[in-house]
Amino acid sequence: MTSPVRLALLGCGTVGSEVVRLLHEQSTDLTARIGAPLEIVGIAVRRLGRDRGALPVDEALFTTDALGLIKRDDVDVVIEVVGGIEPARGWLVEALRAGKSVVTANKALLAEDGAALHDAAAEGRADLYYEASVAGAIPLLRPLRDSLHGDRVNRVTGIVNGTTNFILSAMDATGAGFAEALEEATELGYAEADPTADVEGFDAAAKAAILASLAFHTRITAADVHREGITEVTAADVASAKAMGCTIKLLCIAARGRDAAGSETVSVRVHPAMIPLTHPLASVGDAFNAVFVEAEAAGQLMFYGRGAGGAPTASAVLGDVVAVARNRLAGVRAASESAYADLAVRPMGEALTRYHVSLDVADRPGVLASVAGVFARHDVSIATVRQGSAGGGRPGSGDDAELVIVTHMAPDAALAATVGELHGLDIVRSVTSVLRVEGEA
Ligand SMILES: NC(=O)C1=CN([C@@H]2O[C@H](COP(=O)(O)OP(=O)(O)OC[C@H]3O[C@@H](n4cnc5c(N)ncnc54)[C@H](OP(=O)(O)O)[C@@H]3O)[C@@H](O)[C@H]2O)C=CC1
Ligand SMILES: N[C@@H](CC=O)C(=O)O
Repeated sequence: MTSPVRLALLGCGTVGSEVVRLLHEQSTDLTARIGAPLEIVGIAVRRLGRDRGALPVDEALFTTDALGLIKRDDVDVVIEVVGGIEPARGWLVEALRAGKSVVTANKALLAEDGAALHDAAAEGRADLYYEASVAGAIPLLRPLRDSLHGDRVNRVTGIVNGTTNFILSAMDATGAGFAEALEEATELGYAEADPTADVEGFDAAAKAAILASLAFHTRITAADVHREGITEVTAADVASAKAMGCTIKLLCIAARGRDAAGSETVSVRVHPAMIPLTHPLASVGDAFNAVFVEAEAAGQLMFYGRGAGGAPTASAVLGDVVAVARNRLAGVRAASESAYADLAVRPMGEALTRYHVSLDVADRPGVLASVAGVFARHDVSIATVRQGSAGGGRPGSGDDAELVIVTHMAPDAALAATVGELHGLDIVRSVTSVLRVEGEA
């Protein structure tokens, strides 16, 4: 019998405990697939003696000394499902430099300082796999890294955060406000006790950085990603989107472009956007994720599935464990990622989109002309205007009216300047919302 591939598991929470369960349940099949058994030799956690359900593992394997575990001679593969930047970065750099294969789900670390991990992997000639870091169970990173390697990816558009997709889908289905939908997401266990990373877009921005780096063979960090969350999306925005035949999604968009000198650039952004119901991402509901990839020769590809949760994420972790275990037995490591392109990041101000702008204005003659004049001054062309009564006032009386303006494509900076000037107009009582509109209606 071939000697076992020995695993150190760092973290035994939502994902880690499912990794333990799957390793146990699938052990016979995994051994047959790899050609050697997998053996957990230690599990690092923050607190010992915590109730972890009926985990099929010896209690004596648990330790709070993660670094000590990593350094042991009998560890071949380190699986990191703890999360956060430190101490995870130090652990993984140590493991990779020592030639140990690493499998991680840590998107925050990869997006903040993936370069440190890749450099350590090259130094130690070790494997670094991280399929679970983006879109949970969905096989996405390896298709980008391997299957699409002969093609040129031009754009990636995705819904990569399950919690926010659940919230926006609930707002769309029931007309609920953001706070109410967040409460439901928390009750169902989708949102964490502190949902900031999800609802403010940090989680999606980290995933966008990882996707853009792989798709365009360049190094993008979370700091390069323009980020907006969904906390400002209102029930009125959702209703307005419906009236336009659209729905609102938190999108991650990474695209190639060119600067004024003709040099290739990349733009990466995460923000809520209205998309037409005919768009492939519009029907992605609940806590599901989906990523739409546009490549030169392959055309349009769509990846869909469960992007969060213990078991789906553990499935992706296990897939990576099998790959690195096979590599070790064959005495090879995966080819290094090709981050040769060094593309400049295009400023958000140059991003071109359409906009949906809602205004609460005084309902009196000339208001439309004044508002339209502001858009014209900033070279933002108006596509449609809809006027309704905001407070039940009499038309033409000077009471409040609601104006909803949808623009043609315009640069983000021009729209920001337009909104800035609208705020200062005395007939504009408030700019109630500004949302981007993506995809052709
Ligand atoms: N949950 C999900 O749906 C998904 C998660 N991920 C990523 O997977 C990783 C893990 O997430 P998740 O399982 O949800 O997180 P949890 O918070 O459920 O689990 C974290 C685990 O790490 C342990 N831990 C924390 N700090 C330390 C430390 N200093 N030393 C040793 N162990 C420590 C905790 O120990 P203790 O049990 O003692 O508290 C716990 O077992 C993260 O990077 C996350 O972003 C990726 C995709 C989806
Ligand atoms: N909090 C994340 C979990 C997976 O990455 C989400 O909601 O998608």
